[in-house]
Amino acid sequence: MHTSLKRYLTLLSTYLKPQWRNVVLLALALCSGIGLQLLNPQILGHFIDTAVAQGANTTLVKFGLLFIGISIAKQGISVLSTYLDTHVAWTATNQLRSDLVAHCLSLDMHYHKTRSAGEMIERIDGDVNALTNFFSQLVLNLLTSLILLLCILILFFAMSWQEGCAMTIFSGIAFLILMRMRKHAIPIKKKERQITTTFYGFLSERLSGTEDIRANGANNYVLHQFYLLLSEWFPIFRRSQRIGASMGIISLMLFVLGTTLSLSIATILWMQGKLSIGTVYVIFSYTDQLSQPIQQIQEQLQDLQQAEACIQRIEELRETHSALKDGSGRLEGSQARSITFENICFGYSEDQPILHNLSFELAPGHVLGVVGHTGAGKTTLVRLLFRLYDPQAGEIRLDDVALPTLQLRSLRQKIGMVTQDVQLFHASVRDNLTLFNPNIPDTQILHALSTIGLTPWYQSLSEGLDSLIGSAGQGLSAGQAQLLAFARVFLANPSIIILDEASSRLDPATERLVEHAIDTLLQGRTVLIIAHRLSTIQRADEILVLEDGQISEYGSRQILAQDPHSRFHALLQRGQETVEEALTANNDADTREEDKR
Ligand SMILES: Nc1ncnc2c1ncn2[C@@H]1O[C@H](COP(=O)(O)OP(=O)(O)OP(=O)(O)O)[C@@H](O)[C@H]1O
Repeated sequence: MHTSLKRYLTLLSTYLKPQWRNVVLLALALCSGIGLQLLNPQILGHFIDTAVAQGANTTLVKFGLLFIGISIAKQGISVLSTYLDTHVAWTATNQLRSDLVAHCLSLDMHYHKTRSAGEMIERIDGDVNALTNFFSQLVLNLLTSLILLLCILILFFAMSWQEGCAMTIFSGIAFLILMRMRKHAIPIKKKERQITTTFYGFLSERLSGTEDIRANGANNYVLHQFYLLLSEWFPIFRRSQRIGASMGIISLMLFVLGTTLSLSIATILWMQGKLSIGTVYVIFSYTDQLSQPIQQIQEQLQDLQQAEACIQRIEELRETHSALKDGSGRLEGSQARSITFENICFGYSEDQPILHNLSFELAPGHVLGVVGHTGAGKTTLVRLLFRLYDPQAGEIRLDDVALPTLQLRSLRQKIGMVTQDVQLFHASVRDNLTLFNPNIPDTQILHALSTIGLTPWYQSLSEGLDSLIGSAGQGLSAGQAQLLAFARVFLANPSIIILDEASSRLDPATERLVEHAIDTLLQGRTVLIIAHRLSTIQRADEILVLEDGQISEYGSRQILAQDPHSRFHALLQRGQETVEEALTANNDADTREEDKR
């Protein structure tokens, strides 16, 4: 079978099968609609013939009532088919959208990092939106338009073979002319879609960066870019509108010509006494109806081409699989666990290694402070522990169980993380804390808030846990956002905690709260702290100094702190507040030493 056809059928059967009853009903509604549409002109034809022949009034009234009844029924069927049409299309596309979102979430970070958010939205929503038409109208409408066209031509032949031949030839020519015109219009429509996508992308990016744009006085630059985009859009829009209008006029003229031809033949046949005046009216009415299936068929054929491109892209996405194979093992209980990194080598691309032969072991319940310059590989190390990537060599184990043997879901549930960049959603405080898990009772949430020291903040909320948090945590200070993230992790009760400490400075009161929250959170858990302040490092049992993806020092904090030859000792001696400043001071001192030598 032709591959595109196979693809269409697979997609249609996957998403239409579950709602086959509605599909059958829709097909029946469309066919009945066609039947009624063709029946009414016949009734009017008989009405005219009876009236001309001065037939009985009761017969005329009967025809009239029948005509009205059919018109009403036709409207009812049209409402029903529109409802079914929309229902079928949205059910199918929503299911496809959910499947794609679930699939994308299962893909590894390599996939996500090489694609922009805009591209993903376009893939999940844009392509699926374009398919809405495919699911409901395209196939059924194409079929019904073909049936309608065929029926009209058969009825023409039934009334007169001359009319039948003329209208069949006219339909063929009209179809070809319309197809050719549409082909001309497609490139400009594509260009228009491209420029609108760029424009809205530009707009959303600038609107989300309003604060930075204003603060840096970049308003004029943004307005200039805005103007440039609009001035690019305008001529394309004008051309597209011009082509659209000319297409409308040409197709109108085409069908006027068709009607003239049809009526001329019918008039000649009437004058020869071969047709009644009623039949001439029926011919006129069918000629008028002819434009509908012809225009629809060529529109649907073009849509099919567009749908083909979308289906191809959707299939491509569905055929992309995560490089991470899920395991089957589960981690039970929330006790602290040991972490082992054994000879880990990793690079985001094979030719650019980031971590080199990293080995260390952290006992259950111990706290490891990881320090290193920006870009040393600290975050990368954490990503490996979460199994967002797999190392190219070596093995990571939790309680001596290798990560790839564990279910990803189970592994990630056991690790809680608080990053510098707290992700808060435009949702209630409750949903932000439970991450939309309705099974967590409010008492547990309130307990978490009180443990983290957020009770006074909670009491200040007018609607308690139902209070809304602005998008991206608007209305909260950096410290409050961090504390909420602590409470979130506390509720999840993980075995391991990763703390990527915020480098920004907090006010002393919030700082005290954060310190208290950290103390509470770390109890009875294995912890990995990416420390930016030397004060935080004082919590660590062990210290790992990372330099260019290699461990330059690893050991007990107390021993390293007392060893005058250790790098950690030197860091502490610098008297700086942050790790970065101390590391830089250390490096500067090393360089001066070397220069002296
Ligand atoms: N997704 C990625 N794709 C490619 N390279 C990356 C990616 N993320 C990080 N890197 C590179 O890996 C190296 C280590 O980055 P990483 O973020 O682990 O450093 P870090 O020590 O956590 O730095 P920071 O303290 O600034 O967060 C850097 O050279 C960085 O450019």
